Amino acid sequence: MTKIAPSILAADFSKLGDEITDVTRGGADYIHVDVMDGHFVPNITLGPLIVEAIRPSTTLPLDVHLMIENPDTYIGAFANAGADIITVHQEVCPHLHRTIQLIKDQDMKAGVVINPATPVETLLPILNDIDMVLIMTVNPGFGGQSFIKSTLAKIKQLDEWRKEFGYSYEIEVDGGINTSTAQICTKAGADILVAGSAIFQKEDRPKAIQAIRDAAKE
Ligand SMILES: O=C(CO)[C@@H](O)[C@H](O)COP(=O)(O)O
Repeated sequence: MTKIAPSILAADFSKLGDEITDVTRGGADYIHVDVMDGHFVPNITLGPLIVEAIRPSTTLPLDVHLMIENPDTYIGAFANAGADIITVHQEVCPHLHRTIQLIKDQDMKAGVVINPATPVETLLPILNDIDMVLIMTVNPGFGGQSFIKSTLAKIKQLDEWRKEFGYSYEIEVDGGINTSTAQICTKAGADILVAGSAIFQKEDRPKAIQAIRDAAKE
């Protein structure tokens, strides 16, 4: 079954704990946490202190997406804060294999993210080492953007490689995911759908989660 990962970027930060409890009870599979540094992306969000603060609000895995330069410096802090999965951007990791090992050494799952303009072939050397590939379906930095259709070819390619070579990574997609775009992603091979506005901007979050899940399998 398709997994749903609500992105707390679109949640009400004045009551973040309650927002996370709401989507946890509402059937989410992961909680997606967007960490932005104002350098790699033109926005600043949150760090390990907030991850530590929200950790007691859910038993679901915290899927921490680092949109930051020099991620190696902060992997230990996010591990101590309670992260379960860390994804780093290929574009900022000159020693990507080493960064993946750093994440795994802290007993977390390791994922790699690519922006819409980054070729999927850049991931070929590390596909056997990772637990997740995150395909950005918008340019990272902000919620509420429109889905970029050209990213679908990368999802398909990753699914083909997984079948052909027996890789075990999950394919996650992020940006502009809603009831209209969910199915084209799962048809292409996506396992996990990240959604911010399509869940947190709705009054009834359990219904919003179910609507995306249903749309994905229709
Ligand atoms: O990482 C990001 C944006 O950089 C995403 O996780 C957004 O938070 C998704 O928001 P929606 O497009 O679903 O509103």
